[in-house]
Amino acid sequence: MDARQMKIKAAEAALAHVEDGMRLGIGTGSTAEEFVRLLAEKVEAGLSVLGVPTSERTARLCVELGIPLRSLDELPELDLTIDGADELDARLRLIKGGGGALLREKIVATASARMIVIADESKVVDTLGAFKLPIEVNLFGLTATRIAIEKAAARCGLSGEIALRSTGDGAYTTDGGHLILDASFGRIPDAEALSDALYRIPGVVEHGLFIGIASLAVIAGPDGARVMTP
Ligand SMILES: O=C[C@H](O)[C@H](O)[C@H](O)COP(=O)(O)O
Repeated sequence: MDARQMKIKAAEAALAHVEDGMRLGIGTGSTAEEFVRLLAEKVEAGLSVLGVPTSERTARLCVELGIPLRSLDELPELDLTIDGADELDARLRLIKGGGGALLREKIVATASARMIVIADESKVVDTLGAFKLPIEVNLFGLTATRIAIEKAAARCGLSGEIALRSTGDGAYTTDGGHLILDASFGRIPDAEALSDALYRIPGVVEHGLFIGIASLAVIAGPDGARVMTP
């Protein structure tokens, strides 16, 4: 089974949790897109759901495939969000935001009664942090915010390069019009402490540590899919 087939396997298993009439948060990224394609087939066959997309990119794919969408303001309470992750540990703490959608993803997942993570085995780690931590920041005071992040990380015993995400042509801008700093802190033994410290920095809009949000993960490996709970 190749990487794409594993993503499809995880998405298929998550689709079994989707029921008629649900208000669904729909994630972003290559794994979430496999879920969108499978969901669209169900919708075409008669399943009735309303989706709230976590990015413009996901919204475009849903529209293209005929999945009915609403804004989060129209549907502020959701039944279920299904989304990918860049890393997850045994307690279902996640790093997200590799695709830049972390802010909307966290808002949508938090507005949902349940969040199911779909991923392949390569995303499961003992300790979060091999993947660079995305931190969404306001453009104003970028350097001051970066310094504040360095100091906050140091208080948590962490250090490493903090790089402005670039498109090649310039700085990467999120759907919300913010920038992303990718922090190479390495292993993060106390994700809660780092999360709290980052939230105290005014220029930090959001960060990619999702703690206490996911309720279930469907992890696909070469031999099929398994379920993880916190
Ligand atoms: O911002 C992007 C999201 O957090 C994605 O869910 C995450 O990057 C995983 O993406 P993929 O399924 O493509 O590995």
